[in-house]
Amino acid sequence: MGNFAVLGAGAWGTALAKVLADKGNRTTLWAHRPEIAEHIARDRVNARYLPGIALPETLHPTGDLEEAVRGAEMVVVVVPSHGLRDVVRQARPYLPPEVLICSASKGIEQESLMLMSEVLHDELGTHVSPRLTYLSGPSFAKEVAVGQPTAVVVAGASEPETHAVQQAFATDRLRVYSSLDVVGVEIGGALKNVVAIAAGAADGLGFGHNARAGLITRGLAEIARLAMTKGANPLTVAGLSGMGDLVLTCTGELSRNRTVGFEMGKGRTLEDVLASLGHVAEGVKTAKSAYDLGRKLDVEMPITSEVYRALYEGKSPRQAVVDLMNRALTRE
Ligand SMILES: NC(=O)C1=CN([C@@H]2O[C@H](COP(=O)(O)OP(=O)(O)OC[C@H]3O[C@@H](n4cnc5c(N)ncnc54)[C@H](OP(=O)(O)O)[C@@H]3O)[C@@H](O)[C@H]2O)C=CC1
Ligand SMILES: O=C(CO)COP(=O)(O)O
Repeated sequence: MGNFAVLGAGAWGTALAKVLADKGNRTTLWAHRPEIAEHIARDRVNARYLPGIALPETLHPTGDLEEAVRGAEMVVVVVPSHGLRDVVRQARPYLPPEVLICSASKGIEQESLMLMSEVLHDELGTHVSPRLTYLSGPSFAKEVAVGQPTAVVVAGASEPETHAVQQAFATDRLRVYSSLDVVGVEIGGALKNVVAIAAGAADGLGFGHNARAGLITRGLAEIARLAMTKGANPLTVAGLSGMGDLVLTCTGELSRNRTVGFEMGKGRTLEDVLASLGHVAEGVKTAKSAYDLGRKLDVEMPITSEVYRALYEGKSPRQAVVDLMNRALTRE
């Protein structure tokens, strides 16, 4: 059995820690707030972020980062993308030399416009590259936690390490594919959250299935353009991390990003929606990063641009749709 650490006791970190712990692995779950770790240790449930899910005795909560990573064979980082750099920097002195690192966060850092892989290289050095992997794909934490069948993908630059992480997570309910296209998997996972906000807004405005299908498909087109420009294989984003996750989050009511768009489409302000959400909606920050990255790399990203304007410039979602529909006609 393995000795694993999961950094981040939100919904997804708790669900992934449960997957590993249910397989009999000693799994330490680090919580950003020590009181959350104390509560999980006492009640064997994470009532704040993953209510109603009993957590096994093999899962050890802690608020101490050094204790979490000391002796771990694999460290899974599942904090919101804006917190990943700081958490990794704090954990760095205690990371065992040969440890495998898996990021399950979906986002692009706002100031640097770096993918999580670029942030990890920046903080840990390029020599760790073969030991870095990225888990993504259509996977609501709640469904994974209760054992609903789910398929995800783990990407890494080195096949043996990627296969080790694939094996570590795989169960008869969680099917894990592998990929060598890190950038494609990361961009698919980050950008689908922005398109989910747009799809939610379309639903909130009262539009139909046609609008949603159009947004998913044209959203995928701009995700593919950005992925290709960053060196990825465009077919990667037609897979689980990309099309798969677009379908899930643009249609699934459990999606926090879709909820943000939906509520804004109904007329609520972003501040009001975020105040009541209770979880991170990565698409809000990623809309700005992706908008800036698209402009920097000269990639046309009309849906992302309209989501950015609705979130950051106060544009009404209805006007954003009007402007998307009235763009110059073009080839598919
Ligand atoms: N939920 C899901 O279904 C899935 C989520 N993901 C991705 O996983 C990542 C985490 O999401 P999820 O677990 O759902 O998030 P949640 O909103 O459920 O929980 C967020 C967690 O991160 C902590 N946190 C907040 N800010 C920071 C920070 N600056 N540094 C460190 N920790 C911080 C929170 O702690 P505190 O209580 O102190 O605020 C909390 O423990 C995201 O990138 C998300 O896109 C990916 C697939 C599925
Ligand atoms: O990434 C997710 C599922 O794959 C979760 O999406 P939300 O953050 O929109 O809930």
